[in-house]
Amino acid sequence: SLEEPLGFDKLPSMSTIDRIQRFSAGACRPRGDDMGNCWIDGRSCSTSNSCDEDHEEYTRETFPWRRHLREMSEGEAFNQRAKSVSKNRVKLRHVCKSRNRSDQQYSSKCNDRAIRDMTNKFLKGIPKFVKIVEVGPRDGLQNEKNIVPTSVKVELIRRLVSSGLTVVEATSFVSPKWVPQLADAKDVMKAVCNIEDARLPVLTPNLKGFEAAVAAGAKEVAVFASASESFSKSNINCSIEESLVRYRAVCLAAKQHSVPVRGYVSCVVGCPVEGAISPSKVAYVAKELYDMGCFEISLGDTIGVGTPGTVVPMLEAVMAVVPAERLAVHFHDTYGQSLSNILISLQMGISTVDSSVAGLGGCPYAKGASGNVATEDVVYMLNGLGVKTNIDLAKLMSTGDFISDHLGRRSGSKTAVALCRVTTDASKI
Ligand SMILES: CC(C)(COP(=O)([O-])OP(=O)([O-])OC[C@H]1O[C@@H](n2cnc3c(N)ncnc32)[C@H](O)[C@@H]1OP(=O)([O-])[O-])[C@@H](O)C(=O)NCCC(=O)NCCSC(=O)C[C@@](C)(O)CC(=O)[O-]
Repeated sequence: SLEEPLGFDKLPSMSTIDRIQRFSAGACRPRGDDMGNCWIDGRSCSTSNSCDEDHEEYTRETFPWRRHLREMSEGEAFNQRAKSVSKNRVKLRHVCKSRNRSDQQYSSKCNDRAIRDMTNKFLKGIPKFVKIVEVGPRDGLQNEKNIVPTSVKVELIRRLVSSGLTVVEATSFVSPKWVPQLADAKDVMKAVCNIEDARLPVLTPNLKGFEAAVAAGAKEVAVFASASESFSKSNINCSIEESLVRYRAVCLAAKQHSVPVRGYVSCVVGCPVEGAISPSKVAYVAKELYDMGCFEISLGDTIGVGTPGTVVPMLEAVMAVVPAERLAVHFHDTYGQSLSNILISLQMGISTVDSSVAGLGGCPYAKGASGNVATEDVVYMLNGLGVKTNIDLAKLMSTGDFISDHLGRRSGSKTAVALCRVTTDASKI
């Protein structure tokens, strides 16, 4: 069983029990919000968070693997989980003892240095820390058939922040006629705007949305353009150029209010109407957004058709005009390509990744697009690569359970489903 992602470096020396324990290793917590001094005027803006190496020690936090506990009160459920987890660990320890011997044999035969060299060859250049921008409450819920109550959205945001996520896109100040699912943007923002330790950006398609967002307490906003003319029309009812004019006005107003603006480019690989999109178009829109003052440009594969074969040329074109440290990638997982696309993006120097808890999501104006890559799956992969995120996977999975329960369906995260199964099986041993 692979309860935790194995780093290459650990492979030869780790026993099975080490691996199981490592899954629950305490997540590294952020030291604080480093966006405080980052505005849209182009001043240097660290898009990553600090990471305290000392926090790597094992913690006794528990995991959401016993779904039937949900009916209990939070306190009862917590105690029950704590008991069952420690029982499972004892059982697993017993079962794994015999396996340790073969692991050790394997370890002694391995040439650690050769493995390290190989690892460096393939994983060289991957950042030590990746900032995850959680988009579940916005991108995730904007496409839900049934409207999610405001209180559930607020609780979702709170839980995401307490999982260690320092950027959580909270909602959109768009026309409620276009996106009725987020018509409660004002109420959501009012309820969460005082949450500390996290930035809570909101989408604003025009000045009207910007003003409403700021009035409701938003301290960071995002504008969203497209590299596809057709998608721009269907998503925001204007051409690409018209959208850029609107966004310049938003950036100007934001600068006056010292509000940082993030910029999205949608359809960076393909469009549901136009098909393939040329990298130069993406680079053009990304550069326009960057030049108007967006501190970070998120490149969205809105319909999830990208593969490393198309993502690499697109990133190359964009990175020729916008520095890699100001770029983020935003993959939808329609064809199951997100993790490979993220990996290649990291190898190319990107260190900010958008994702959505439980793989929620989809764009109402991009037919057939599935949810974003699940945050749990991204964190699992990054843990395996030894890349810090400051996110507590167990708490994140519990948050994924919370929203999946509410929506009445299974989590879209393979990691969440697999880890739940592994631990449930373990309890039967
Ligand atoms: C942009 C508009 C507003 C243009 O919509 P429009 O109909 O062209 O706008 P309008 O200026 O003619 O106004 C029409 C009505 O909307 C109102 N209105 C106008 N603006 C606002 C506002 N900000 N907030 C609230 N109301 C607004 C306005 O007041 C008016 O109300 P009425 O007089 O009819 O009662 C509309 O098309 C819209 O809201 N679109 C948003 C669509 C959306 O949110 N799509 C999902 C975003 S996901 C995405 O883009 C991809 C991304 C970012 O996730 C990355 C990826 O996955 O690749």
